[in-house]
Amino acid sequence: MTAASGARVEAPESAAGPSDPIRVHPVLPCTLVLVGLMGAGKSSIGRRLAQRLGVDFVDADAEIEAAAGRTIPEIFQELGEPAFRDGERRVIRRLLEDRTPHVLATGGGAFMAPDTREAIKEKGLSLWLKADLDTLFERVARRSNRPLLKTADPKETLRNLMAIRYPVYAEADIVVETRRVPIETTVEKVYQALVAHLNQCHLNQ
Ligand SMILES: Nc1ncnc2c1ncn2[C@@H]1O[C@H](COP(=O)(O)OP(=O)(O)OP(=O)(O)O)[C@@H](O)[C@H]1O
Ligand SMILES: O=C(O)C1=C[C@@H](O)[C@@H](O)[C@H](O)C1
Ligand SMILES: [Mg+2]
Repeated sequence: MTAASGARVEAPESAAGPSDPIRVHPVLPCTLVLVGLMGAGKSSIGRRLAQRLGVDFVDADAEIEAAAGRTIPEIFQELGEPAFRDGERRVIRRLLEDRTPHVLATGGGAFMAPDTREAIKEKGLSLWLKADLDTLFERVARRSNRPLLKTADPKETLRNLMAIRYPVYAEADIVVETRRVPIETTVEKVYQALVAHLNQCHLNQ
């Protein structure tokens, strides 16, 4: 989506004095949609970024779980991956159409579905959190809630997914490389990339 930029100036909560900080943050012209592989940080970065921008955070995976009344592993096991993908497509379209601009963390496979990708391009601003294989593997190894990685060699599975998905994730409007650094460092990097992008749109108008 073509973005118009603006800045919201927030007065401090207490009575403003000469030394009170004035916080200025960009106004999201549309929903910021985070894409990327499992472990890229869409959920953990997205939540913190939304707080910083003063907008809602929505996690598509959590919305699908709530709608299905099941966890993602249960959906995959009991209903199958096609049913999960169908729910994912519907949930993301609904969020893009019905909710005011917010930060939306998608599941790792969402941007791979052509119609979801089209909807995101039309109604949102997409940002790919790009990470290398070792960083991703280190992060996903901490939890076992990702059905696609329940394979004999999850690192090889991730490598294969990277080969298939990275050329598609590269269609995102903004790309931010994330490495093994503290989460807040990545949040700052994403925030700065977003501001630069919105300023660029503004200059091009
Ligand atoms: N710099 C960093 N950026 C992002 N995540 C980090 C960073 N450092 C550590 N982490 C950790 O890596 C994990 C990232 O997982 P997260 O669930 O946010 O990824 P995701 O992209 O939402 O994955 P999924 O597609 O499976 O939902 C979290 O446990 C987070 O605490
Ligand atoms: O990369 C994927 O296809 C997935 C990522 C997760 O966020 C979940 O959406 C689910 O486990 C599938
Ligand atoms: Mg997530």
